[in-house]
Amino acid sequence: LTRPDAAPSEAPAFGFALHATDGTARRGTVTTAHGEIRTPAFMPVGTLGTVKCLYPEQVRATGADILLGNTYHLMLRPGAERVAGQGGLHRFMNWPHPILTDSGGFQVMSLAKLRKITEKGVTFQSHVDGSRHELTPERSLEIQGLLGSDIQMQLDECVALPADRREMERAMELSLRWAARSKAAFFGRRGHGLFGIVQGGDDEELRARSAAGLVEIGFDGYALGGLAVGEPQEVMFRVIEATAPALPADRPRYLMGVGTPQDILGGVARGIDMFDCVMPTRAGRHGLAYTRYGKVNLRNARHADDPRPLDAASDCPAARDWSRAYLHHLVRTGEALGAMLLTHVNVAYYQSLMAELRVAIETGRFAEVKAQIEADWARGDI
Ligand SMILES: CNc1nc2cc3nc(NC)[nH]c3cc2c(=O)[nH]1
Repeated sequence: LTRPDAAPSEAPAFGFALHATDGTARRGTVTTAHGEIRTPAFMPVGTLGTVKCLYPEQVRATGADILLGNTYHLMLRPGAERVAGQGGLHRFMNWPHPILTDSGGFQVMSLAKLRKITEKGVTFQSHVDGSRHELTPERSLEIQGLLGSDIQMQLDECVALPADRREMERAMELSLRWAARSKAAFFGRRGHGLFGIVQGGDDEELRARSAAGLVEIGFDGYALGGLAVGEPQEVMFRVIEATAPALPADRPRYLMGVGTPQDILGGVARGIDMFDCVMPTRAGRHGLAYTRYGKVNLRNARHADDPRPLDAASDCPAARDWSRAYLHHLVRTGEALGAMLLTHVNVAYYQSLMAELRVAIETGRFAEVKAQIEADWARGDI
């Protein structure tokens, strides 16, 4: 198979430019073969090659510059070689903008059966049909290359917290060895980047060793893994504060799997550039709306006769052009349009939050914008 969707030779080189800082908050741009990513950025999750319930153009219209695809899911269905045969994931899902794919390890541990981790990689049984598979640092990158993603992640091992130090140390050191193998195996087509993943649990010394090891190998960007795995928010923030300064300022920093709007605001304040989370899309399918004034559970009977839209000032039609009474009706009856509209509301809200933070950093008003956002959340939806 020729490499699908091999970026044309004139594709821009992968890069990151820092435009402004405000305290430890950063405003930048990541350049990839499929376009630019304005940071701080939120990546909607498109697990099986779709951001569930939304058309790609709707996702784009919310302001999203990049989507996330899951290697574990796509390697099982429809298969990496099949996606490559269709011209790669961008063509397959009709999303011509940047795509980041994860490396599969995290989802193997959370979804697959009979997982076995060895020095070589991880073997597992598919949660779909029980078929046996192996992921190694090399095979994970081969799959991500077949999918044609612009940003590829190393294979790593994430431990759930709390964990004892020996376990965190073992997984961090294995992940570092896999980082070196990933770097050696990465065929960096022009405009495509490889990110290393910092591990080390909630132990600052292990985190520092992991970050230093990755920087020595050298990556196009650095992710903070091993967080949003059940630890309290203050533990996550403490780990970010200990880790971010150990990473090069001229490379993107990606906090994996995060998070609530509050987590993201705190992450941006501490120097994180990229985020991904299933929350806005998953919550939308369960009747939960994210708005400027906090969460609104449209299953709640208090909305049954409320003619107001979720947010009359929103530029997202789903938040502006339908009543809460109607949304409540759709959610209660399980109508597909309910999931579609609330997913749209939530993805649009997350993107509007990122846009507001990008402007705040550019204009040196991050602290006051952060305070205003937090005050609006505290006011609650009335
Ligand atoms: C692909 N590797 C990788 N993915 C992750 C995804 C996550 N998603 C969450 N919370 C939803 N934490 C995560 C940690 C990792 C992690 O440590 N490594």
